[in-house]
This record gives sequence, C-alpha cells and structure tokens, in this order.
Amino acid sequence: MHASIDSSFQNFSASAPGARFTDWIATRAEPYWTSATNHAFTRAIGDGSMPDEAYARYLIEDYTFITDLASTLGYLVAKAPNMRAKSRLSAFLALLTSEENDYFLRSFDALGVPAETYETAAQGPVTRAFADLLLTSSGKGSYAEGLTCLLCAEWCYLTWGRREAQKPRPEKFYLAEWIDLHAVSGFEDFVDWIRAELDEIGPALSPLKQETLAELFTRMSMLEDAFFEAAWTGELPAAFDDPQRR
Ligand SMILES: Cc1ncc(C[n+]2csc(CCO)c2C)c(N)n1
Repeated sequence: MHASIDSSFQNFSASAPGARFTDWIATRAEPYWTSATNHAFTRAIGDGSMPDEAYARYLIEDYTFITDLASTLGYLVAKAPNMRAKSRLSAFLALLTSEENDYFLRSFDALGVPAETYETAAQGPVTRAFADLLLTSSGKGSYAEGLTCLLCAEWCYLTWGRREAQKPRPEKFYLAEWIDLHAVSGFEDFVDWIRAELDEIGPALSPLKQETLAELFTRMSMLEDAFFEAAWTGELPAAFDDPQRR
C-alpha cells in the first residue's frame, strides 16, 4: 500500500475507532510536534535556567509574531461560520491585544530591552516564514486551514505550559508568568474549543483536503521548533541559513 494512503485519517480512525481528527494531524506532524513541544527552550523556561540573552531574543521575535497573530485572528473572525465561533475567536483576540501586550512590555522593561528595539525589530527569517504561513492560510485559505495553523501554535504552548506548570515556578516573573499564561483553564478551554471545531469539520472533508490540513499542521510544527531553536542558540536553523544573505 502507498504510504500516503496508509497515513490517511480514514486509516487512522479505522485502527482507533472514535479517534479525534486533531490527534491524527498531531500524529502526522511527528517528529516535529514532539520536538517543538519538548524543546530545550521550553524546559529552560520551567527550571529557571533560561539565559536572559536568549529570552530577550525570543520575546523580541515573539512580539513581532503576536502582531501578525492578531491579524490572523481578524481573518478568522471574518471567516467563522457562526456567532459562537466569532465570539470565541474575538475574545481571544481581545486577550492577545490587552493582558498579553502588557506582559511583553513589563518583561522588556525588566530585561532592559528599549521600546525602540522591540517596536522597530525586523522579523527574522523563521518568524517571517511562520507569520506568512498563518496569514496566508487564514487570509486566503479556508476557515479550517486557518484554524489548523492556529491550533498548532496554541496547542503547542498548552502542551509545554501544562508540563512546566507541574513544578514550582522559577523566580523571574517573566518566566513564571509565561508558564501561568499557558497553563490557565481559560487557555485550555480555548484550545479544547479549537480542537472540537476541527474534530467536527475535519472528518467530513475530502481526503485531499484532510491531507492539506495535516501538511499545514506539520509545517507549523516545524516552524514552532525552528522558532525555539533560533532563540535558544542565537543562530538560524540550517534550513533558514541562506548563505547569500550573509
Ligand atoms: C511562536 C509562537 N507560537 C505560539 C505562541 C502561542 N501563543 C501566541 S498568543 C497566545 C495566547 C496567550 O498567550 C499563545 C499561547 C507564541 N506566543 N509564539
């Protein structure tokens, strides 16, 4: 049998009846999904061993990413098929542009990153590829495509956040709060809601469209991993290191 038929959702749900569509896309995204959710960067947030230099580098990139994520949510609010979905997505957008923004500003201040730096920072190549994929999928793709990208970004953070929240918090507030932000029940409910939405839409799609969603989730997982890697090492992962740009 051809590998792509073997790894179809149909085959996955035949071997595990009642299996969730979103479990299938995460399984398809291996080894990147595990690599992203277990990245050394995420463990260093939890055990307090994070160097300030790496965390500042990460927050500066993430701040540019969050801006594009807010635009992505705007597209998804527009594409959501009913008021309940619009309400969920717009509540998340409100959180992103208020409390979360405040977290970034307080952390930049504590880390000594001047406003001029984080307000004018150019996106690095990993973040650019990442933001492009989110914006294109949600702006030009279907609701399901945009939601799949959003799910990867949020579920990844819920996964490592829940794991790190099981131990005492590190001393530095910007590390402790970054864990709390991703381990609270409201955030878990939101990720559960995205999963439920896709678990309903996904199984009814054609195998070709299901495949598109699995590929999108895989590419997103790769980029989440590369994003942590770039912040952690201060160097671009090989796939992004274009010698012509040096
Ligand atoms: C590269 C990158 N990927 C995903 C997230 C996750 N995320 C983005 S906004 C938000 C809402 C509440 O914090 C969460 C969890 C991130 N920050 N950076």
